[in-house]
Amino acid sequence: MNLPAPIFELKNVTQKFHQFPCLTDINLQIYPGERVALVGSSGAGKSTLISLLNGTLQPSQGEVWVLGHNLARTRSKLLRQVQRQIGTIYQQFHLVDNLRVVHNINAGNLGRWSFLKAAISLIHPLELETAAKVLMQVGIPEKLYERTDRLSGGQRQRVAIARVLVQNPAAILADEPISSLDPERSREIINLLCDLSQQTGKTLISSLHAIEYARNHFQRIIGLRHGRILFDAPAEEVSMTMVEDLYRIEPQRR
Ligand SMILES: Nc1ncnc2c1ncn2[C@@H]1O[C@H](COP(=O)(O)OP(=O)(O)OP(=O)(O)O)[C@@H](O)[C@H]1O
Repeated sequence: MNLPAPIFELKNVTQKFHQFPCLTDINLQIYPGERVALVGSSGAGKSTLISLLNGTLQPSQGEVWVLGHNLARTRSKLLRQVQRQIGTIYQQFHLVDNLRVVHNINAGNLGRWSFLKAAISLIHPLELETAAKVLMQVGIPEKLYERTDRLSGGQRQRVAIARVLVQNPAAILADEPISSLDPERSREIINLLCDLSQQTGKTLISSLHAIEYARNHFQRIIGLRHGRILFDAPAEEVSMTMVEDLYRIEPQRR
């Protein structure tokens, strides 16, 4: 069977910060519609990998290909179009707290709206039907005109997801999307992201600290340890021994 072209491809990618290697020799391909969890200890390189995938970071060595384009060799106009196909959700939501929900959702349109349209929309919100539809998809339709700072953490993360949905990207990257939520809200948000990915066929890549969510909700798990891929396997093949190896603490050298 022929596989489709990968949506993301990393070829021999190394990322250093001040000469210190944070990711080393990463090779991976991620295909359309896959649900991939990135797991590993704090500092393993998960957020850095997400920044490379959405093009906010250029690798020190190697190549990052997105939707068939080598990001380092893509001209700025086309690069923006490629980046618009990637929506990113963050642990801290990255919303403007003193704006109403509708404005935060419409921020997902900024890549394709003119400056004038964006400015008008701040006074009279535009494309209301789309904003209301995505808010319905994330389960809080009644919050369209609520001020964002009056929402709970779980509701804010839903708004951040709605903002990505209006962008209508081919892939959603989520950088520890549940780290600041309680267990029940965490479960709801992971369910929501995975359901949306399944229903729309969008690729979902999420870094996670909670291994049980990775095993229960994702098809594929990539384990990062000290900036290297320790394993890259279907979720059902990831054993407890592999997980223990991933999080093992090295004894201190004397
Ligand atoms: N901009 C930066 N400048 C310098 N060092 C950085 C930078 N970004 C990340 N690092 C370093 O790279 C390593 C990996 O960081 P990264 O945030 O990718 O890890 P992580 O697996 O996402 O960790 P966590 O689970 O705690 O968020 C860490 O040692 C971190 O200090």
